[in-house]
Amino acid sequence: MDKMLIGSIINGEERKEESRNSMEVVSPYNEETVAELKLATKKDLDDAVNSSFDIYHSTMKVMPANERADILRKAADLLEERVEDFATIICKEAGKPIKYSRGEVKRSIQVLRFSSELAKNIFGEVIPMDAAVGGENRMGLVKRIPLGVVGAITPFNFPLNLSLHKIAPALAAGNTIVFKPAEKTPVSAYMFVKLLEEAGLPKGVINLLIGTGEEIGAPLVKQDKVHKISFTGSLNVGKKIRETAGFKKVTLELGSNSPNILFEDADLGYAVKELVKGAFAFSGQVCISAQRIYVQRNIYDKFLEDYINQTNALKIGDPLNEETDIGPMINEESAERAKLWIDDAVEKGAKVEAGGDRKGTILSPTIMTNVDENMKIIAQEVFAPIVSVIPFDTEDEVIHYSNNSIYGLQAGVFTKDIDRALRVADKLEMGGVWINEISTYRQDNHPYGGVKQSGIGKEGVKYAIEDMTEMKFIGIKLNNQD
Ligand SMILES: NC(=O)c1ccc[n+]([C@@H]2O[C@H](COP(=O)([O-])OP(=O)(O)OC[C@H]3O[C@@H](n4cnc5c(N)ncnc54)[C@H](O)[C@@H]3O)[C@@H](O)[C@H]2O)c1
Ligand SMILES: O=C[C@H](O)CS(=O)(=O)O
Repeated sequence: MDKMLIGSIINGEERKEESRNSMEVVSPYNEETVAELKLATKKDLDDAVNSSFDIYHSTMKVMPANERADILRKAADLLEERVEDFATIICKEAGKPIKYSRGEVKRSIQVLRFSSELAKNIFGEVIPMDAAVGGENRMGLVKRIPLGVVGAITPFNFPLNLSLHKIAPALAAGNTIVFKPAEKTPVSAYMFVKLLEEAGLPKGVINLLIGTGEEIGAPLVKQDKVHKISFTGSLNVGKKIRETAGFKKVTLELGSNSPNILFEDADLGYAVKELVKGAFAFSGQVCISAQRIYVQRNIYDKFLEDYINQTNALKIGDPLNEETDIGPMINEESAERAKLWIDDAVEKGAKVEAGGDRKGTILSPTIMTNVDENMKIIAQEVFAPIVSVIPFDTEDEVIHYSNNSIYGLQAGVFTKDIDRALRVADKLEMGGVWINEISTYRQDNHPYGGVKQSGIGKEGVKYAIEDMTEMKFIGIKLNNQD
């Protein structure tokens, strides 16, 4: 395959001179070089921020909503024509099986369409002033205005869709963007920035910086002309961003160790099938992956037997193969770290029921039992194809186990008893709870974001737009009243 050469794009110009420092994007499956990156410098960062700041004032702040909507719609149409190109590149750069890569591109198209529609529906309100003493003959308007420059920093695991969850609402709301994708998987993001220009986005509305978190991400967070940082990634980096962002608005979409709860009346066949996907899709490198499965004791043995059988039937191999369910993890270091966590749990008394082997970047889908809350595979985010199956007796007990975590992003609850389902959903300390659906399911238009150390703020197009606008109050005293 011809290697792509990629640089930062600032004010429409790509910066990829030979003299720059470089990095390679390598397929985690076969080490084939996917792209050579020419890295951004401190000057590029300053230029990108200044460009986004100036273009906000000259262009984006005054661009009518219908024009913003047209650009987003055109981008969706172009992306729809190129699903295979984008899916193939995600598959190569991230090692994500092609069927899941295609799914990511299709969701990205929806994110653009939702954003296009909502760009024309950003409403303020009129406040009745006569409700307060002395308010007569006055009127209050609340307008929603863009923030200015949004700094978007994104992770490797959904390199296109999670970038679009920031870029598309930011544009819908009338902001400009400085965008730093993950250095492990920046190729689909780069292709998308180019596509936006084809869709009619003026130069400099989005400036792309290709670089590492330390060299470009961290200083971007400190830039005074950036008004908001929208970050998706790990808890450790999220904490640093929170500490260094100063007065900027910050959205943090971080990790989790999502619980899924099966009560005795759950549809077992359905739950087994869905939870195999829920734990192992993209090798568990999904922030809402099913990491802990709590099963009521009288259906535990049956669940475990079926779950092991279906997990062992998953096809492991080349992510470009249509049949592949499990490809590589993002790199060998991640697979090795995950394997060490399995070994650590086994030393503490856990049992491996399926998988547990590592070959290079591929960790076989692993089911653990006999686990406890002090093991890393329970207490921390595994972000790997490792799931623990744990028996429980009572509703109170399983709510306690589920909530006993620093995280709280999404959970799944399986039962036919709607009263119980809603009662449990209310008691779970989570940003979102699905009933009769796996924790791993997300649609792109519902509010999405965690409580506790899973994050701050919400995405999901409408909610991201809210977070990417400011309320501005304008009061009027009317003098022509009787
Ligand atoms: N809640 C969500 O919506 C969500 C979605 C996807 C992934 N995640 C989380 O992301 C993590 C996996 O992704 P990752 O490994 O790419 O995460 P990561 O935190 O290592 O990197 C994410 C981004 O932050 C940048 N970065 C690194 N250090 C930085 C710093 N000091 N300042 C600013 N930016 C910096 C990286 O270059 C990258 O672009 C997991 O923890 C997962 O749960 C959360
Ligand atoms: O990795 C976590 C993501 O939020 C999953 S999804 O892209 O939103 O489905």
